[in-house]
Formats: sequence, structure tokens, C-alpha cells
Amino acid sequence: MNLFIIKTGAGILLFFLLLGLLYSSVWQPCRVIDPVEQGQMLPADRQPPGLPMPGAAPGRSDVQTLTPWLAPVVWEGTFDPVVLDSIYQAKNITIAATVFAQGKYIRFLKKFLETMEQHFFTGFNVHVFVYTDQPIEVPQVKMASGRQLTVKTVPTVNRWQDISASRMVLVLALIEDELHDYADFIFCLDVDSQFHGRWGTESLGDLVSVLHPGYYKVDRSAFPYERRPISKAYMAPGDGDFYYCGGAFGGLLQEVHRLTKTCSTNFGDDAKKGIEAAWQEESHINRYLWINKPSKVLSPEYLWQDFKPREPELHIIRFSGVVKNYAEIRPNV
Ligand SMILES: CC(=O)N[C@H]1[C@@H](OP(=O)(O)OP(=O)(O)OC[C@H]2O[C@@H](n3ccc(=O)[nH]c3=O)[C@H](O)[C@@H]2O)O[C@H](CO)[C@H](O)[C@@H]1O
Ligand SMILES: [Mn+2]
Repeated sequence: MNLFIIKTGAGILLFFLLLGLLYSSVWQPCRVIDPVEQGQMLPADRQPPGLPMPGAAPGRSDVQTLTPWLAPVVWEGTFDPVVLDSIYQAKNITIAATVFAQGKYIRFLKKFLETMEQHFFTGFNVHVFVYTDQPIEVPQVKMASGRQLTVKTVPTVNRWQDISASRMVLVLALIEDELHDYADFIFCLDVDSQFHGRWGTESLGDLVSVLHPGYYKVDRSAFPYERRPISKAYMAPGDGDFYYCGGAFGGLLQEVHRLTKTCSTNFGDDAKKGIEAAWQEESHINRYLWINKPSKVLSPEYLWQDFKPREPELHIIRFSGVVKNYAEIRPNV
């Protein structure tokens, strides 16, 4: 009888001992200790929220957000700007941007630069390079600290196709001669456009391109690729992933160096044969990006066109081409 009581007592003791052990080793470490509750932090000092729940990512189900080669397609609602900015702030990066304003296109520069100041990588080191044949017409736009502008004077060119295409050669030279030792990323942008919303760290990647607003919902057979096999921008029927814009692309310096080198060489090779691709350098960019897949694709939020009615999937327009009268503004038709 005594033995029975001792055994039962020992059993009960062991049970509570194990329960205690379980509490201190499993339950206690899992408890989230709130520093605000503990009086160690003021509620106002809480970090801004990151992801809504550990492991849960924000997302969109109404648009394509991943390419077949697993590059993100950036739409509003697919990223957290606070998380992204904090990652790149810590790296102290510099972003270069090029914009060409030749002939009558100089009139677009003021709005482009003013809106760029408000929306393009605010809070980061930005160096804008303006290429123009009228340096004295470049408007003075007040820039925040860490941001600067350099004017590059280029000769007047009388064919818009040549102006548009010459950008490849000049961007290549800029990367080789001036940028390689201090800029991290570069974006090349059309001047006949304005910023309306954030264009920031979510757009950074090795090789970045923008879906053309006119072709992101059409079958690839309708893409205006260069279709003549004799051109180095040639795309065979069935080739191609997306149709990308010539008016905005970018990425790491070394990646944009490769793109501009290949595209300018191919453009030159075509010229020697007397051919100009259907959409000049845009056609060569599209060929390049078919062979060398972009690591990040930006949605048409990143280059819309003001004349187009807004589509329901566009929750924000970040950058958009202004309406212009081609016949009046271009040096030739
Ligand atoms: C939104 C978009 O993807 N636009 C592309 C599209 O037409 P776009 O109609 O947008 O071409 P565009 O007339 O804007 O020319 C492209 C750019 O070249 C510069 N420029 C042009 C003419 C001129 O007289 N002065 C001048 O400075 C300027 O920076 C302009 O933004 O197809 C072009 C093909 O050649 C380019 O690929 C453009 O980037
Ligand atoms: Mn344009």
C-alpha cells in the first residue's frame, strides 16, 4: 500500500516536472514580448509594418506578376515601398538617369525634371544627365540634396529616328567614360513624359524593362517587332515574350552597358546594309530582351500614354507620355 502511494506520488511529481519543462522550453520562447507593453518603447516608435504577416506576401491576382522565367512584374500592390527603401538606403546607392531633349523636344524638359524631382527615387542619390543641342534652354529646377544634374551638349540632328537611336551610343559612352566608378543603376527615359507617382526602389534590378502600354494585352503575333530577317533586330513569327518600351529601360550599370553596346552595334550593322528597324532602337531592345531576359519587368504604370483611357488594372500611373503633335514637334515626318 505504502509502495503504491509512493509510486503514484512520484508519478504525479514527474508529470508536473515534465509540464514545467515543456512550458519553459517550448511555450515561453514562442511568446512575443511586446516592448511597448513592457514599457521599453513608446507606441510612436514602433517600426512601420513590413509584410502583413510573417511569410505572407502582398499580391495581385488580376494581373500577371511573374514571368515564366520568374522575374517579377511590378504592379502597385505587389511590393512594400517601406521595406524596399530601407534595404537600399542601407546600401547608399546612386542612380543615374539619362534624358534627351533635342530640337523642339526641349519644351518637355521643364515638366519632366520638375515631376522627376517629386517622384523619381526621392531620398536617394540621383544624377540626371540631360543631352541637348540647346544647353542655354535647360531650365533651372531646384533639386534636393544628393541630387544633381549635368548638361551634355550634342550637335543638332535633323532626323528624329537618328536622335532616338543615337541615345544608345551616347549612353554607352557615358557608362564607359564617367559612370562606372560611382553609379550603381541607370535608367534611360523619354523626355516627352511626366512623373505622376512614385518611381522608386521597387524598380531596381539587374536588367529592367517596361511593358509597352499599347501591347500588354494583345497577342504576340500583333507585336510590332522587326520582321525582316536581314535586320539584326529580327524576330521570327512566334518569337518574343512581351513588347517592351524604348522610352524607359534600365538596370545595373554593367547590364545596361551590355544592352547599349549590343543594340548600338546591331543598329550600326543594319545601317551599313541600308536598313532601319521598324521602331529604331526600340526594335533592337526588344530583340536583345528576347535573348537576354530582363530580371525585372515593370508594368505599364511605369510608362503610360496620356491619350489612352486608364485601364482598370492600373491602380496608379507613375510616368506617362504627354499628348503631342508629331507633325509639329519632330524635325522630319
Ligand atoms: C513611349 C516609348 O516607348 N516611346 C518610344 C517610341 O516613340 P515616341 O513617339 O515616344 O518617340 P519620341 O518622339 O518621344 O522620341 C524618343 C525620344 O527621343 C528624343 N527626341 C526625339 C525627337 C526629337 O526631335 N528630339 C528628341 O529629343 C526625346 O528624348 C524623345 O522622348 O518609339 C521610339 C522609336 O524610335 C522610341 O523607342 C521611343 O522611346
Ligand atoms: Mn516619347
